[in-house]
Amino acid sequence: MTDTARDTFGDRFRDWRARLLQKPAFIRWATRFPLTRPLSRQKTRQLFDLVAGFVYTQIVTTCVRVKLLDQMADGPATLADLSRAIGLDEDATLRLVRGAQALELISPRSGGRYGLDELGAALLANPGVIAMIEHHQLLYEDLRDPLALLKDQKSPTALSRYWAYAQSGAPNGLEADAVGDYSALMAASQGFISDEVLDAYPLARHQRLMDVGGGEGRFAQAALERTPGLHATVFDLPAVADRARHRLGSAGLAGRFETAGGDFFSDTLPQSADVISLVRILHDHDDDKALQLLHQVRAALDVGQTLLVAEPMAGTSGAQKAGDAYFGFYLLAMRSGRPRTEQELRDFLQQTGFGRIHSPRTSSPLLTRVLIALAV
Ligand SMILES: CC(C)=CCC/C(C)=C/CC/C(C)=C/C=C/C(C)=C/C=C/C=C(C)/C=C/C=C(C)/C=C/C=C(C)/C=C/CC(C)(C)O
Ligand SMILES: C[S@@+](CC[C@H](N)C(=O)[O-])C[C@H]1O[C@@H](n2cnc3c(N)ncnc32)[C@H](O)[C@@H]1O
Repeated sequence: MTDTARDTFGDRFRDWRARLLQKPAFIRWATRFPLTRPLSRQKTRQLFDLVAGFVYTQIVTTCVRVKLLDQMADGPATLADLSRAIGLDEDATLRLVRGAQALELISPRSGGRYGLDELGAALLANPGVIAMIEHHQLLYEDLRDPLALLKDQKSPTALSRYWAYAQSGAPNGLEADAVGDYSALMAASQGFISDEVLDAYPLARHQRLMDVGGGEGRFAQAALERTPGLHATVFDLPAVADRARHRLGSAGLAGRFETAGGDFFSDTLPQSADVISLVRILHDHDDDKALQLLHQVRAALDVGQTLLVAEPMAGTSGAQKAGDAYFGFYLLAMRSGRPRTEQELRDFLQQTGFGRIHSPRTSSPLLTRVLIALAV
């Protein structure tokens, strides 16, 4: 607290409540008193989930590894069917099935069978989320000692090795095998990003898109497929731009796209687009680098042309766990960048020659939000 800070009424109320909730006698009373009991149970469940969340995640990970949910994609299955299909004995299968049922991934059906529940069906429908669950094994390794991550923000980690550009002094020279895994993961997970972004800001009024840091071109592909007459350039590191050329070429989009390989910090960006997108890019970089990239993007646009920024943001109402907790610690482990609030991004845009900023709503702000700005 600074010397000048003054407690507001809200501060005083929260501090009084925090003191009260630390008193065992109050907790004992509140868990028994009929009017406070439901709240006490809710807080107990909430705290239990915080304490045990990693166990739930490991159960989900096991379901994905043994493809438990896939066995129910076409309809319910018996325990014996499941046990045979996933290669675990019936006792072990039952333990996993009960865990999955408790997590609402699956639910019982008549005749001792099991089928998908809402969350299981949604998970199975999202290959990008399944890819993230498998990828999380690396993050799990790094988070074994989160305090060490906070204290030493330099030593290499599983994630800093995976995201080879995050620590490389010369990312331009990264070879195909250093960018392959992360590019495939990003392409798989565009499924839950591109529709969100393009629904929030359809590109129909634009002629030429340049997706900077566009990976292997999944976002550009989605934009081209839903926007007749649009042309797209994918700019990324040379080895990634090669992957984009192959993907977009084999998607039947020849003639509507080009790719450009380079380092977006040190190379001049092509000056060919009337809209530039930065999808899941700025949060990867520390403040000085993020500002440098925005200057580069501004130099590639004429006054009145458009910048689209799409990424999960800190401080997103109802999604603080995703922005501040998950991406905060994910990027800590990656050793580069941080999630920013909408206001911080707006300030960065204003400092780098952008104005008339607005934020069209996405349907799932937890997954991504969008800012649109014009070069001024
Ligand atoms: C039909 C009847 C009777 C009732 C239906 C009731 C009903 C309407 C139910 C709702 C069903 C429904 C529509 C569910 C939809 C669920 C969806 C769409 C779920 C989506 C979940 C998405 C998840 C969990 C996404 C997770 C994403 C993660 C973990 C992303 C990680 C990204 C990373 C690590 C990115 C890295 C890039 C870097 C390095 C930071 O730049
Ligand atoms: C997190 S991925 C996002 C990819 C894609 N926009 C998406 O959302 O799926 C970051 C991308 O930025 C690219 N990148 C990182 N540093 C770069 C640099 N210095 N120059 C060009 N591209 C770079 C990476 O190769 C990668 O494709």
